[in-house]
Amino acid sequence: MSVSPSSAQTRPASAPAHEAAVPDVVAHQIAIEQAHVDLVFAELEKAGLRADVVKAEGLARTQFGRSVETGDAEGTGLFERDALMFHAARRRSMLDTQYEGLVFGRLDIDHGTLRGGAPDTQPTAAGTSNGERAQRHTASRTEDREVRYIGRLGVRDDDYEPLVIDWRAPAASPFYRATPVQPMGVLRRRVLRSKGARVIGVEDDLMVPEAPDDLVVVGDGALMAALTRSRGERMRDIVATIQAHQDEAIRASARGVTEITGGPGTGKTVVALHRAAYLLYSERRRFESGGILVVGPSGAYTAYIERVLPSLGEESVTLRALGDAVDAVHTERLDPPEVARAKGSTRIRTLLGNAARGRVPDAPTEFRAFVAGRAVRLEARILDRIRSQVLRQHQRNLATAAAQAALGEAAWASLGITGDREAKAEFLDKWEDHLDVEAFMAAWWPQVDPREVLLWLADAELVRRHSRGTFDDRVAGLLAASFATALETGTWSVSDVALIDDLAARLGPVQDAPTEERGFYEIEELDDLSQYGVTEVQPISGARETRAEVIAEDPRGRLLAGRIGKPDEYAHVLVDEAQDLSPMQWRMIGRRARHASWTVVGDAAQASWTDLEEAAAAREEAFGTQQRQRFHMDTNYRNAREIFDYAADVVRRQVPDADIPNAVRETGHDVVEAPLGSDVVAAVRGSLHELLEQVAGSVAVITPQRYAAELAPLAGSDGGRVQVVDPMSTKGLEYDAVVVVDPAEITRESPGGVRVLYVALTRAAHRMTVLA
Ligand SMILES: Nc1ncnc2c1ncn2[C@@H]1O[C@H](COP(=O)(O)OP(=O)(O)OP(=O)(O)O)[C@@H](O)[C@H]1O
Repeated sequence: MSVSPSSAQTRPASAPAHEAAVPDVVAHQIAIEQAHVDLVFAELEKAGLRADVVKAEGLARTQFGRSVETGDAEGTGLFERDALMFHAARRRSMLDTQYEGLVFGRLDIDHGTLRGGAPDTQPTAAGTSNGERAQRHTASRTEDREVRYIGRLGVRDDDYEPLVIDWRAPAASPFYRATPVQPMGVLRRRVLRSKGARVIGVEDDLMVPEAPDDLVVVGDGALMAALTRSRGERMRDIVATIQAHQDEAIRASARGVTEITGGPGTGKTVVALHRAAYLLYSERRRFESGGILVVGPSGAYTAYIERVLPSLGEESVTLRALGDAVDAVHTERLDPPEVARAKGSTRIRTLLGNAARGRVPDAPTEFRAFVAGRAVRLEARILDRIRSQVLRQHQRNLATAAAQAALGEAAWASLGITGDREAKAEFLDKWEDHLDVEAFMAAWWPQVDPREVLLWLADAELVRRHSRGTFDDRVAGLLAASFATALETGTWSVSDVALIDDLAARLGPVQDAPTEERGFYEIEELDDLSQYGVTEVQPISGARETRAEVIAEDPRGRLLAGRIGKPDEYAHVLVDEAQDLSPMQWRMIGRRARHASWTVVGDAAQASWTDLEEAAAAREEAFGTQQRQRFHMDTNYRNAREIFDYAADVVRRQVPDADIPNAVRETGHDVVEAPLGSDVVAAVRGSLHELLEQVAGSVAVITPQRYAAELAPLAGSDGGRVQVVDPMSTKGLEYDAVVVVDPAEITRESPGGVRVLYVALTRAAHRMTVLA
């Protein structure tokens, strides 16, 4: 698909845009829109007060939710919820100048005269009624003419007539779907640019060959204006310039699995995030209570996108990086490629299964005690058999009672007494609360934290034994060494998180000892924290604010801090950069999505996970038999055409079937190729100097590991505009300008090879220098 016909590029040649666009005319148009925006803000202030009253009265209006039937922000509760959201967002400066304003769009619709027939606004059932209401109030009509304003939320006046329609309502759909070929009754689509409550510009697209005399058309089109802007540290929403083909994916059915594919910069991420906001709007009851989870590759990615949903008025979505997917574990550390491959493959489940079912290190290998006056002795072989039997039917952490009962049976059997039921009953009765048995159970069958099992595997011999037939000795050694690294550094790796989750599912949640809580302490009980080896206390948001997570000083304590409960489940799971999930990570996300619908976003040509077939199988298993719908994006909105052509040439040579999009924007500035030379830092400094002059926003130095340490001091220079990053960490991100250091080395060092280089070469919006 090329640029959507709804974009500014397709302005009909006969449109009087340029002749009309003299400053006075623009100023007049701005004044017209300002008057409406003022009205909306005045109404919001009133609504905010009403909402505060509602809140004070303890009426949780969100409970009313927005169901399909009330899809147009119908009713007072919904409007007041929106007003509350708006005020909350404004308090946190979410709707600052980075974003298009609260009211960002206007449609001038002709319902009758245009083609002498009924309006072609294709409203849905809910949209029809909203459209009709909108005509009554937002319409300043000449005959069949209607003016409809579109905004981040629906706003109504005292009579509950709409002043602004929520962008997600069906009645707003022509704003995104109308094209000169299918105008849907729209004469003119206008995008309002605002700073806070002040309108500072308007950009029009005409949908008919000739503008009616009373319709002024100004501006050069909103899309190009948005794309040429400088990139900030955070992703912006695109609510004012969503293109028709993107809108289709955003508003697609909430059911089943929605796959969004496309090359770099095609808006997959931003579309998926708007889809999350749309789902919350269209089926609020289901998705707000069931929850939406957004999973991205890294902490840098979640930080980059974190403001998009709040800017759309949605705060209830959970964002998680793959290194944060399991509660209580937070990490960004990556394993070396070969270790990551072994840990990401489902083959590692053999090792995990054997370890989870195996003996707890240091557990007693023999039971001896006097019970009910009889000497009982159970040797290791019998203990092992009992353990295997119990674990065939139970999760270890939930099977203490079953294990103790099975041990009792075995103990009785070991005495060789037959037919004496009474004696057996007496024996088992004593067994149940015998102190020696209790002490033995505590050592033989302790509660096992899944993370402890991984730490057992720092023992190379144990890994070899448990993974015989799956991994050779060398890989077993590498795995053991990686867990030893965790023990030394006090940090897990990102791939470990999926292993911890797998083990947690096998072992079951750790049960509290009856008399004390594990891992948590009341702050007020700890007068002198340092005596407990504690350096930091972090409040845990959530159920009990008085509790604190205690961050231990020693590496082992840090690895085991906090507790891992049952994973939260969600009603919808959105996975970005899906091409990079390992099979084990698909299983991990799948555990949070057992009853969920999915939106899955990716581009195989950017993959860094090498065994695509195995990942595809795990992904299919996670999706189950749910129906699929697919959307393909093929317009690159990020990179200037010169930059993208360069990147596409590189990837095509080795990945002939790469999904290459079409870049829409030319800058006239080719990619600069310069020698790396012997002084890498000097070469990078020189390029940076030029780029910082040329662009207003962020500049990234993307470097292979080899030069990372020497280049690190450049990070944060020029008032924080410069970032120094490794190629993998740039996934999903973008910058105004980029210096790519030593592309050959990037290809060599990454398991994804040229695909990872392709990622690095497609991060720059406006300028790029390649040092080779
Ligand atoms: N309709 C639009 N209007 C304005 N900007 C847009 C539009 N669609 C996409 N963009 C911009 O294009 C850039 C790329 O979008 P995004 O990061 O979502 O692409 P992507 O397909 O996920 O890229 P990648 O696969 O390379 O990570 C972003 O700056 C985004 O805001």
